[in-house]
Amino acid sequence: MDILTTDEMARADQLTIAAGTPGFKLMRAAGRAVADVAGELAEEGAILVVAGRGNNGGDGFVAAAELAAQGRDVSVILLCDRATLKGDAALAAKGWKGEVLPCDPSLIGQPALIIDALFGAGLNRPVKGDPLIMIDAINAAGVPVLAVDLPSGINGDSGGVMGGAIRATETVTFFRPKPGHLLVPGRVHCGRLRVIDIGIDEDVLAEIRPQTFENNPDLWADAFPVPKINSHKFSRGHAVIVSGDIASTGAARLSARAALRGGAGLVTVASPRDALAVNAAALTAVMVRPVDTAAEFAALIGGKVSACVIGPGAGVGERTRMFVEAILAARRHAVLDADALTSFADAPERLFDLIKASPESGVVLTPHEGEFSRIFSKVDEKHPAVSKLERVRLAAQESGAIVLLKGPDTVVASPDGRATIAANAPPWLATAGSGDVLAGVIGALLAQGVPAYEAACIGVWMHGEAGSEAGPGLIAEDLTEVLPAVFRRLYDQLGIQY
Ligand SMILES: NC(=O)C1=CN([C@@H]2O[C@H](COP(=O)(O)OP(=O)(O)OC[C@H]3O[C@@H](n4cnc5c(N)ncnc54)[C@H](OP(=O)(O)O)[C@@H]3O)[C@@H](O)[C@H]2O)[C@@H](O)CC1
Ligand SMILES: Nc1ncnc2c1ncn2[C@@H]1O[C@H](COP(=O)(O)OP(=O)(O)O)[C@@H](O)[C@H]1O
Ligand SMILES: [K+]
Repeated sequence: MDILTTDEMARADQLTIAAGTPGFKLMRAAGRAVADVAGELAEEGAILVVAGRGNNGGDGFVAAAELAAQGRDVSVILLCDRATLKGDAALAAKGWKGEVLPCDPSLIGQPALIIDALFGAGLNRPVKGDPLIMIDAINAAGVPVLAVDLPSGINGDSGGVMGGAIRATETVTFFRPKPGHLLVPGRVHCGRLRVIDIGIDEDVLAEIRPQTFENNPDLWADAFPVPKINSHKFSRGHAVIVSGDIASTGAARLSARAALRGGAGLVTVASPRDALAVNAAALTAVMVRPVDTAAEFAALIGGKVSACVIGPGAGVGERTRMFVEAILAARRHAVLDADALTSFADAPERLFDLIKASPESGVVLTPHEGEFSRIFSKVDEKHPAVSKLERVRLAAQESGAIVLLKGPDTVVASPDGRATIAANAPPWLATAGSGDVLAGVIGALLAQGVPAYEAACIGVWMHGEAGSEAGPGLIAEDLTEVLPAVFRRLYDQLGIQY
């Protein structure tokens, strides 16, 4: 699904209004949708609407009038003087025939539901003073809260908390989600998210050309690799995974097994000789080759190898740097993870120059936050206040690679500006070795010829689904073992016969 920034959403509103739908009609549809959801959340009891002075408050007034017309016990607290309301919000307030209570937290009481209509997309600075006191009091009331468009205090573009923010039970937004609905902590503050149609025509999207998307199968179904009846292991690609020294071989094995489960026809672990016995004893369908020097490694990947994964347990230093350089010189598709990234912390430009020198090879960088700040310190220095989404976009431009920044809201961005946010990862995915599995799955997709951006997105989505499939208590090993179940569900969803 497309994700619209607050500016893009405002543009969607403007285009719809310019095409003949009055803004107030949109507000009425929004407010009525809020009233419907409020009726579901609180089938009986009092409902309190807390309204701000903009159009978010306008939506709140429409919902209040609608609920009162249905015979519900409704009251309204307004943050400002009613006479100062303007435009559609003033019109909406006219439709509310009841009393308007002043901004006094002691008036909140214990309603069955609070509708939070203080601030939405128009929040433009940190909340303080009366609105902050109100937000804190709503959070402290301990009753369900339905947020209109955004939990008040959440930045719609970054998902950040601006001074303080409502913790909603549920959030109703309109037309399309915003980045702040999916990025943490915004996603946590939203509670359950509902996206409701208020009469904005989908045609506006052709003009807006959104570049941000929720990471789900609709987006990449066409690129998803399905083995053909005449496929053989060589046609499904050969992935090489680089193992670290004898004390840290497990990470590469996790990646390798994930690459095989992810659909690579062949997977080889390139192992230092002193770790060969350990690797060989622990692997079966995955092959092992002795590789100590850069020349040996170049010879291995110079053959029929379609993708390489380097980083998990690889060790930080010259050997890893040389192997990365060999991969990029050979123009192999690559996942550069963990130690492969940290090995370039002192000279990231060297890595980025090599990546840019072979634009036809798909390179995916998969840092977690720590690794990201090591190799993209310049992005963070130059743009200290941007969202996770924009940081990853800038990093992709800076490096020339597909960049995937991990976390509960994993972002994948391409140098061409496209980006996805994933919202399907359960918290128990945060366990040792989980990222190694992700690197392996992406390596498998690259090996099968999936373009790097799509490979990264598919890998992230499948990894999140595997986390849900394995459930609480999972360890990284479980993720590879539940991948067949994830494939089956995806095949069913995409209507692929098997
Ligand atoms: N046709 C449409 O467009 C539709 C829009 N819809 C609805 O409109 C909402 C957007 O409305 P909006 O643009 O009026 O902004 P809103 O979020 O109500 O904020 C109000 C004002 O508060 C102020 N302010 C900002 N930060 C502040 C702070 N920290 N502390 C104190 N004050 C602060 C700031 O004004 P300022 O003080 O800067 O002059 C700001 O303008 C959107 O979320 C959706 O619910 C739907 O009805 C569908 C159709
Ligand atoms: N709170 C969270 N919710 C969901 N997924 C998470 C969360 N924290 C981390 N993850 C995911 O867990 C994985 C951890 O990877 P990583 O940090 O590389 O660990 P490791 O190096 O141990 O494999 C990543 O895919 C990341 O997106
Ligand atoms: K709100």
